[in-house]
Amino acid sequence: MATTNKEPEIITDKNQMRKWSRAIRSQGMTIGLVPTMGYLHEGHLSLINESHKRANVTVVSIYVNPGQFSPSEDLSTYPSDFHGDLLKLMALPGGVDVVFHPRDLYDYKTTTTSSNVNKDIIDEKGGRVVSCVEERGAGHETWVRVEKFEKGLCGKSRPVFFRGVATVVAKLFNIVDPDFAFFGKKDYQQLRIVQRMTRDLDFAVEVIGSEIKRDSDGLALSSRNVHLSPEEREKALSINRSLFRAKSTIEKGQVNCKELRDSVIQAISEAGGKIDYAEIVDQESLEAVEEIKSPVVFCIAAWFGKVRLIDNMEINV
Ligand SMILES: Nc1ncnc2c1ncn2[C@@H]1O[C@H](COP(=O)(O)OP(=O)(O)OP(=O)(O)O)[C@@H](O)[C@H]1O
Ligand SMILES: CC(C)(CO)[C@@H](O)C(=O)[O-]
Ligand code: BAL
Repeated sequence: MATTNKEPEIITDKNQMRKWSRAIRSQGMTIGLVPTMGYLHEGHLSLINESHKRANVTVVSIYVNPGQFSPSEDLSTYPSDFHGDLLKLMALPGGVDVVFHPRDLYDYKTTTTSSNVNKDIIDEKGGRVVSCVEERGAGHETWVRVEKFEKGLCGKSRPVFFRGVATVVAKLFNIVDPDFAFFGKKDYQQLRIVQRMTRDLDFAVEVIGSEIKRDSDGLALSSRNVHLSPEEREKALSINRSLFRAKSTIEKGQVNCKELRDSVIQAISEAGGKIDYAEIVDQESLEAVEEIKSPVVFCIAAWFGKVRLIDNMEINV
């Protein structure tokens, strides 16, 4: 277990990463992996702390995955600050052992290119959708899809998103070969998708979900928060406030999901947010429920200006 502040080893090459993992494993040590897209905040650091509790060594990956962005999304403006991330990791008690920072996980060092447009992915308007990987013609053709879980919630407005997440997480699992992997519950659907993929494809990895970290005013920490103006940030508080209100209404006996959703949609819209979805779903199956009888999660995605935020609240009745 890491105990002192230390400078992590930075590995950019996947073969070197694999070599490092094999050497660690041959010494009988366990590996915890925290996959991130960088621009680290306390939410990420809490996942690292969870890894310290369980694993002998911790690897943080920092990689903004083009496979989960469609060309119309915010890949080019996704915030990054690799140097700042390293400073945060070094200031963290226990630090991390390795930062895996690959340049391009879809570069196979071949000259083969292909226009492998995946014709299966159709967006809500009936248009064909590709990710930034296919747009670059990188020749990558293999995608992991968790078919039911990827459809609802974020999958509706981001049709290539979960296919890209499942694929890059599978790649990271194959390269890093961790015993444990840590994901935040802020990205609830993502967590369930990774857990299902891990089960279905027999990865020998224990996938652990970690609680949502919030700012002192309740806003869920997110790298994209940096793009909010102060006014937009204030408006965005309507998300967490309405979720907390819904939770207490449910605890007082409200079970009707339509009424709960309507009131949250109204509060966020009145604050100036544009709702993408507000759904109450079963915690395990992610299927929408009409009446609350078992553990649910209330999931929200909404736009404030150009920033799309997500948040959710588990409600255990
Ligand atoms: N507030 C948070 N609390 C706990 N975990 C979090 C939080 N925010 C992100 N994570 C987790 O950190 C991991 C890496 O997420 P990522 O790097 O995409 O950061 P992010 O803040 O979610 O970015 P964004 O929301 O802008 O996409 C994911 O497992 C994610 O769920
Ligand atoms: C899991 C992940 C690192 C895959 O790119 C990303 O979706 C994220 O940061 O949540
Ligand atoms: N944390 C989710 C990564 C994304 O929005 O692409």
